[in-house]
Amino acid sequence: MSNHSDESFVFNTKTDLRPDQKAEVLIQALPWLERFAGAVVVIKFGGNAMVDADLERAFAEDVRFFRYAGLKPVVVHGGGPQISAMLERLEITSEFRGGLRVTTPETMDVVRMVLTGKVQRDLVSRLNERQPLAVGISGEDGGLFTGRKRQATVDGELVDVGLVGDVIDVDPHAVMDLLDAGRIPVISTIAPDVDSPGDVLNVNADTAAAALATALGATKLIVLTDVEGLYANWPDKDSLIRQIEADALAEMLPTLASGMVPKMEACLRAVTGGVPQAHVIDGRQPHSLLLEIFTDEGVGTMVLPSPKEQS
Ligand SMILES: Nc1ncnc2c1ncn2[C@@H]1O[C@H](COP(=O)(O)OP(=O)(O)O)[C@@H](O)[C@H]1O
Ligand SMILES: CC(=O)N[C@@H](CCC(=O)OP(=O)(O)O)C(=O)O
Repeated sequence: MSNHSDESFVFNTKTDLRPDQKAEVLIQALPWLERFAGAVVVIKFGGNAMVDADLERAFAEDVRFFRYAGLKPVVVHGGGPQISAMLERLEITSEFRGGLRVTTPETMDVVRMVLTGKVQRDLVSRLNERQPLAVGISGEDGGLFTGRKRQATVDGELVDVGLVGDVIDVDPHAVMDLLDAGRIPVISTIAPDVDSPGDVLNVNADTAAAALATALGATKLIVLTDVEGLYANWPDKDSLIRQIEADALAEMLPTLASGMVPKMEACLRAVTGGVPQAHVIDGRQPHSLLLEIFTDEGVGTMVLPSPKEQS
């Protein structure tokens, strides 16, 4: 941490802070460094933060910071906007139903190419700018995910959305091997279809991140998005929820609009599956990840298990 001539160093030494204030900022991180040493943290990266180069750079710095601070970050990436852009370029029409992309075999080819061939590659390169720590894998690699076709819920009715899956099983060994080797795994959410060998399914990245966090026994799931967190009365900006327990969230889920549904379902699934904390934070704010882990205030919305699950 002594390379003060390095301009991309995460703490900008050219700020107006006095030395005692700089020391205060650094020392505030100590209890969190002690608490999270060795902790597996699953981070879902997607939304607006992913299509802005500066935000992506700040995200990569935070993840590398975690790694050097002794945490074990695992990145699960989305890429909905990038998939939509490629489908448009190829003049393939695509629609969402109940928050899930209707996925034909032709669309599935594009989803797989964009997620594992473009979005994951870009993220791995960004994370590896200084040290070759990141390794990209897909849910297809090493038996990581097993998927099964699922339907979407629209107006209370179940509807077919094609080759869209849910993760029904996770074999985390490939990810654990990478973590044991000091690597940063970067995961695309494609899953082999258990009922149709050779075929693959398109899995929503929030959903897959929750399944992986549970299987890894992660200390935290952190989902980055393009709002500050969960609002009780969206879009009333005064109604941001700082902390919510699983039971209250389960009650609130049916009232949420589509974008937030997979995210909050993912948080609920993680905390009821044994992950002690799940967070939805603002990916538009540079270094929001760092602030969530290493400051006393935290950011965004924190989801906790209900008391009965904690005991
Ligand atoms: N209760 C709510 N609290 C916060 N955001 C909400 C809520 N209900 C709906 N939303 C919408 O959900 C969006 C986030 O979902 P989405 O666009 O799918 O995110 P991402 O691209 O990060 O995966 C927000 O931008 C907001 O428009
Ligand atoms: C089934 C389904 O909808 N899959 C998503 C997978 C990518 C994703 O989840 O990306 P974001 O996290 O950026 O939204 C899709 O095709 O867009």
